[in-house]
Amino acid sequence: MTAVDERTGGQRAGTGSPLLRARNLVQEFPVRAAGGVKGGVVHAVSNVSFDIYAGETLGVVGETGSGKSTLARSVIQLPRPKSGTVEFQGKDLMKVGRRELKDSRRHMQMVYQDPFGSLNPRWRVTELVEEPLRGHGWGNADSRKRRVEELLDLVGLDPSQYGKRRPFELSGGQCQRVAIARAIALEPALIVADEAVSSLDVLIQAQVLNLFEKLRREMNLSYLFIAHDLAMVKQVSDRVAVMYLGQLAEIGPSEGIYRQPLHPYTAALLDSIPRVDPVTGAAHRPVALPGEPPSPIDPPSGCRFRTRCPRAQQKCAEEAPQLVERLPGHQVSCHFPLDLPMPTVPPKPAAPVADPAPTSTTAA
Ligand SMILES: Nc1ncnc2c1ncn2[C@@H]1O[C@H](COP(=O)(O)OP(=O)(O)OP(=O)(O)O)[C@@H](O)[C@H]1O
Repeated sequence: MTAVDERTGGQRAGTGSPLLRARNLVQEFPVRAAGGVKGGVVHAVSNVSFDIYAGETLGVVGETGSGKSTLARSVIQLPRPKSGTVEFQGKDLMKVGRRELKDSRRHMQMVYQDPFGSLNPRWRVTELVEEPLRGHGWGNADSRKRRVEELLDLVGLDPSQYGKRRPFELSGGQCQRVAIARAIALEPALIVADEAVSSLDVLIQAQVLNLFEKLRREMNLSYLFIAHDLAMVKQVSDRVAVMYLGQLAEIGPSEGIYRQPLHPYTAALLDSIPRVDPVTGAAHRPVALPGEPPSPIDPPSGCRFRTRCPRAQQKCAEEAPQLVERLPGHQVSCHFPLDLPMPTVPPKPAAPVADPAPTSTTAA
């Protein structure tokens, strides 16, 4: 067991430097109480660190409100996080000016859940796909036309059939393909996919996931892939980060996280979905996660999961656990992780015994 290495993130036996290196990211939102009285702060992302290597997919899972989208948006600086560092292609995005940030954004693109909402309804498909190229002064009109056709082919949309259509003349899956064509137009190194396939039906989901995989192979793309669907995240990710109430509970190789979760929260998340036991092959009956997540305005002291954790002890209320590596490349933030025996509640101290009355030993 070793403490997380601040230089490497200690998260993967990766070669070379990571494409993206996020350290101690914090994002908070002020909230106003009713009547304009001073409110609190939503601790949406608290001290999150991770790396992503070229050609790698990092999946992010967690319940609603655990901070997945805020983390994704912090990475692409929309808006800039409150503190921390985001090094992308060796450049600290927290320090660069607007022009340099725009330049870096060419190489990191976001694909959102709602493909209709992300496309201008008045534009035709060819205009939509050309727009990022024009915005970054890419080529001339002729070369852009050729590039648009190439991109539409790449995402499986026949330019002659779909090029002139507007978003409302496309299905959800076709719209998402247009959004992906826009995202890859400038040959980015990283795609941040925030629930990018969640609104699509299962068959189309599979097609879009295959497209992501094809682009990963052909363009060596990396993904930060966010989804509620744990089985899907397992399928597409090399590594998985599990978020709870704005923090990383666990991060590690996808296979290891699902086969041997170390954090009680990850285990509870996995228990809450129907699945087949990887060891025995037996069907598992889902068990709902106990309780509700506490408010991110006033998270519990110590370990944020302790109020719902079956293994919680006094230490969990008093001391925030650190992310530590317990298996190769597999880190967990828990005082009593699942690879240790169930902690036993320490016996209550016995009632104080009154000092025995001094006995007089007067000599006879
Ligand atoms: N602009 C904002 N202002 C105030 N609070 C916000 C804002 N954006 C997010 N939050 C809060 O931050 C917390 C994290 O939200 P976030 O959307 O990142 O979670 P999530 O894990 O992506 O949830 P979901 O799976 O439902 O999309 C939530 O409590 C949310 O209400």
